Amino acid sequence: MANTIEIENLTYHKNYRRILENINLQIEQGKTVGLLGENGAGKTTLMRLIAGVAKGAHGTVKIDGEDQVAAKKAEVSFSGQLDGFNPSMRIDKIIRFYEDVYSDFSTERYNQIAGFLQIDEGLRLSALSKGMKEKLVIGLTLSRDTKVYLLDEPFGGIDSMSRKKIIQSIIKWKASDAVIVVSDHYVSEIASILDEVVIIKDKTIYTKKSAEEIRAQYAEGIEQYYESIYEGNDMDD
Ligand SMILES: Nc1ncnc2c1ncn2[C@@H]1O[C@H](COP(=O)(O)OP(=O)(O)OP(=O)(O)O)[C@@H](O)[C@H]1O
Repeated sequence: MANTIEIENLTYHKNYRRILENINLQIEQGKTVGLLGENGAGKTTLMRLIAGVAKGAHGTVKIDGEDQVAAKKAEVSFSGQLDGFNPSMRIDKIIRFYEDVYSDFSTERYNQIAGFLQIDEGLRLSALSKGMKEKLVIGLTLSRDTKVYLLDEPFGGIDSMSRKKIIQSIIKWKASDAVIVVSDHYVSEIASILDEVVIIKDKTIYTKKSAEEIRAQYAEGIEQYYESIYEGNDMDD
């Protein structure tokens, strides 16, 4: 199967600090990947580099064989893109903005997801609760037609029913050949939908393993594996 994401020898500094070092990572077409790591590990930075939002790194990030920024922007739908919106903006205006800027944005798909997640379009961004905002981010991100979807900590501070709904929407609206990368610092929410687990530690990719392999090796699954790495009891060591 072809690699949709190919990262080679990627190193990134910010304000003279090394944030990520010598990242090498290949993600095959169609995979759902958990990008795990503690606070400050570099998950958001890696997603920004994959999406072509952060610049100035050494090394290459290719999406479907292309390493031009324009190709990345066209083929990567990144949840962090909502960060730039003015809080006083109404949701319906943000949706119009997505329709104008992204030719691959499907209003029909957005309406389906918004109905499923019960997103209210009449409100301003600043009036949304944390959970409502996460749902909006998911709706907008999944409504583009791209090869890669990057969801940066989509479960931050939201209730368990909403988490379940978000996971259902990821399963329901993921195209079979698309790659989805979901980042988090803990894993219990998303473990069941993952094909692969990538862990960032000490500024680099500490490990990449198939979820199946982890489940075969660890009785309590991905959560136990992840914790063992941070506690230093990885069975591979
Ligand atoms: N604009 C910036 N300037 C300087 N340092 C930065 C900047 N953005 C991020 N960093 C640093 O880069 C490192 C990685 O941050 P990043 O946000 O990518 O981590 P993360 O794994 O997403 O963390 P979290 O789980 O807390 O969201 C951190 O040490 C952070 O302090």
